[in-house]
Amino acid sequence: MTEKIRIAVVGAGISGLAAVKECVAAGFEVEAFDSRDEIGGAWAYQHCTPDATPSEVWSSMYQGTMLNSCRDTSSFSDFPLDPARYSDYFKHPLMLQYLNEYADHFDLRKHVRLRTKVLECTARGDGSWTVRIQEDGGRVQDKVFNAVFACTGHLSTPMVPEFKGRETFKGQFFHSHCYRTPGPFEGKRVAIIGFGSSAVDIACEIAPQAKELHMVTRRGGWVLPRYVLGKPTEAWDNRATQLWVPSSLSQWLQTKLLQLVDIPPPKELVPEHKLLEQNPTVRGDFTEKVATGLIAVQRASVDSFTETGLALSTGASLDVDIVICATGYNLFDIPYLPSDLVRNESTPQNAVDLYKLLMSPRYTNVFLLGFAEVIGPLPPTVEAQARHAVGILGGRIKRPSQDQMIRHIKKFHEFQAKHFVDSPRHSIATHAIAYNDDLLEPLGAVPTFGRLLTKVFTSNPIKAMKVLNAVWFGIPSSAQWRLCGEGKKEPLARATVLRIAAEERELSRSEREFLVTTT
Ligand SMILES: NC(=O)C1=CN([C@@H]2O[C@H](COP(=O)(O)OP(=O)(O)OC[C@H]3O[C@@H](n4cnc5c(N)ncnc54)[C@H](OP(=O)(O)O)[C@@H]3O)[C@@H](O)[C@H]2O)C=CC1
Ligand SMILES: CCCCCC(C)=O
Repeated sequence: MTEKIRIAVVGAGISGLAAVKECVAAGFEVEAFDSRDEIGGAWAYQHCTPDATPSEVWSSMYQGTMLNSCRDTSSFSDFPLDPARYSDYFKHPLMLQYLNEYADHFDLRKHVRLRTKVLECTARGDGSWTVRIQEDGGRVQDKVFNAVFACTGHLSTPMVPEFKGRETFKGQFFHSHCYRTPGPFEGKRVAIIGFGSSAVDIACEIAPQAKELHMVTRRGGWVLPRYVLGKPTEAWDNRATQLWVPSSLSQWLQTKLLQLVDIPPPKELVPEHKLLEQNPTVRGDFTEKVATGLIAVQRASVDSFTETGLALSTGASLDVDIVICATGYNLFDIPYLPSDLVRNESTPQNAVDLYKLLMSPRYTNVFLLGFAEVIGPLPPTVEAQARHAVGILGGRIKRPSQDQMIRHIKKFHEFQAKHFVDSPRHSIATHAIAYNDDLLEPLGAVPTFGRLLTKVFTSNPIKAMKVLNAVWFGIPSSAQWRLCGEGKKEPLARATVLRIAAEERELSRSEREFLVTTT
């Protein structure tokens, strides 16, 4: 009898749960470890105050966090979000609820060891790994696994730039990682450094109560609303526009559309880069708050801190009581993995040394899940990563040679240089549909035009045409990656794709029936 493949999964958030589920489905033996006492990872809200010690804060979720991607794109591919219970976009406690429902539906909890921290993973030379774990801060134990899935995300270690004179500032200074509610900022003069989703969200939350709210951005950027012409914004960026239309043309058209429906941003915000050359920032009320003067924007770098605030590269100075540093995270800090796994001395700046953002060419059988900034939601992407990794371990996908990986990585760096702003936060950036397709094509699981068209001639043609239309021209729902190939769940996926296209307000009867029978 052949021995089962044994997998260690580190983390039980979105990526970890998807990994456990795919490993179990492939017949692997899997043990997941999470240092917290509940599943959900970053989505399990943790209360803290701005003066908390950042290393003791594991979730950056603030009370007002709302999904940036919409319900119909953000579910796992075989576990649809019910419109009757989840609105188009929803707040973080519902995402945690969904993850719990996912864990229960696929019976994942029995594979997860909570309150168990992974201290170190060491390659054993034969492709297997020793995983050192610690239970409840006590007993330390070494366990051997055939492979490690690292699923701890990239939002744990706040990145605080070294600002000149920061120690001289007499006011309050903290990183957005420790922001939770707007209350403490009432009547205060606040400056926020950075222009990502955290900065823009926090600015919109604080601005109505603050005495002054300044944003300092060195590059400006695009801010998308959640809805465009009555539809979730992602409906305007479908499979056809992402794969068929040259990105320069689709982004030009999307920019025109945005300009048509939104208030024009002030010149301080207009960036040099195109709409989707940055990780999207989503906030519908931002431009209005800028236009009505609730938020003031400075296009500048921070030259230095002063006793009373900030001296900017434009020569202007800001006197404030509080500075919030919303400058993102150190993406490369994964303390339990070898320090040269993600990058080494020869890796170009603002890039990673990972094949398909998933595997190292220098370490075998370690897979990084959720280590991608896709223009789109994370759940379908981590699932595709898990399916690819499982495919490699199970022998269904040919393992690439080290040379092949290195060549692929080099090409990927060229792709990133062409399509994304050159900055640390874009070192793991990629395009969602093309990336997911690339991972799933070896399993035959990409809903290509040809595959879906074939169904028109081999099954109910009207239904098949509707599916084809929904997948290629409708909102890019995740069920599309369960229509074909290895791991397909066609009846459920078809029902989900059609229900979403019909904009039904609850799961269809077929979906509910298929969900009872599929795990
Ligand atoms: N609602 C949601 O779903 C939310 C999702 N998120 C996600 O969390 C992740 C982290 O987001 P966020 O915390 O905003 O971090 P990001 O890394 O996305 O953004 C960091 C910002 O700080 C700027 N910055 C970095 N270094 C400096 C510096 N030295 N001086 C000035 N500016 C600097 C960056 O500018 P530059 O571009 O020039 O490097 C960028 O504007 C993202 O994936 C985001 O999508 C965050 C909040 C809400
Ligand atoms: C205006 C349409 C832009 C769409 C871009 C995304 C990612 O949703």
